Amino acid sequence: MRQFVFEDITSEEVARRTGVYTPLTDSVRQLLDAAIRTEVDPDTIRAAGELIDRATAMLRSAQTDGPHGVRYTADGTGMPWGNPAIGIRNAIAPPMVVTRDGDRLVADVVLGAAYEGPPGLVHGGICALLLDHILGEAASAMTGTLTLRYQRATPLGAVHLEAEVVATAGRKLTVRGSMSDADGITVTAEGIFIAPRLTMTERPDDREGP
Ligand SMILES: CCCCC/C=C\C/C=C\C/C=C\C/C=C\CCCC(=O)SCCNC(=O)CCNC(=O)[C@H](O)C(C)(C)COP(=O)(O)OP(=O)(O)OC[C@H]1O[C@@H](n2cnc3c(N)ncnc32)[C@H](O)[C@@H]1OP(=O)(O)O
Repeated sequence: MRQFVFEDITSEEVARRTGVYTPLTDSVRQLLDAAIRTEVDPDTIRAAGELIDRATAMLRSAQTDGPHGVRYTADGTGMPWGNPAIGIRNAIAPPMVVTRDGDRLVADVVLGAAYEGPPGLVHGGICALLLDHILGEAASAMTGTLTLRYQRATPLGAVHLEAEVVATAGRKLTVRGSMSDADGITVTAEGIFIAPRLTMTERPDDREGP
């Protein structure tokens, strides 16, 4: 497994970078939604595509070779910014903002057109992604086995997620969670998560190759 990457920056620098990247990712999210829903004529679509390609070239003029990586600062602040569930630099991520409520982790997310599976409904894989992530974060461990029960279709719109560790046996944690809409639970999840033998934060020089 590639290691978590230590980055020696202050919390002020993390906040500054967050302020720089968040609006960009929000713009890309708007772009995703607009690309799905636009009804403009083909010439306008082509012109918009050219503008987007120019913006992409601007961004690519300096970029990392591989993925963003999961970076951590000295005070333990995480920067999983490329993560497809919570990453503030990943427009695929809603993003899900996870907070702690007692023993549980919770999140409220609005899922729009980019997450549609059956008509008007959330794609089952998106439910799995978000549940896998929040259960994984509750355990701070790797997903071993994840079981989902889709009890009722989840309409696009506002959803609530929860996750809680219910049992621990050595490195093995059992986590339960759910996704719900305003009318109640739509998906329940139970997973066995395995804490890695090594979870130390590594310095960049110690980073393993792919
Ligand atoms: C380090 C991860 C931290 C995650 C924190 C999450 C969020 C934090 C916020 C920021 C984001 C940062 C990064 C994380 C991002 C997303 C997290 C979401 C979760 C994921 O997206 S994560 C990717 C998908 N996930 C995989 O890609 C796993 C591939 N796989 C393996 O990496 C190994 O396969 C592993 C590690 C699972 C086990 O390997 P191992 O060698 O450590 O285990 P070992 O054989 O020693 O078994 C020890 C005991 O676990 C039992 N056991 C073993 N395997 C099992 C299984 N599959 N199911 C049920 N039980 C299992 C045995 O039966 C034994 O049990 P017993 O002791 O009772 O006999």
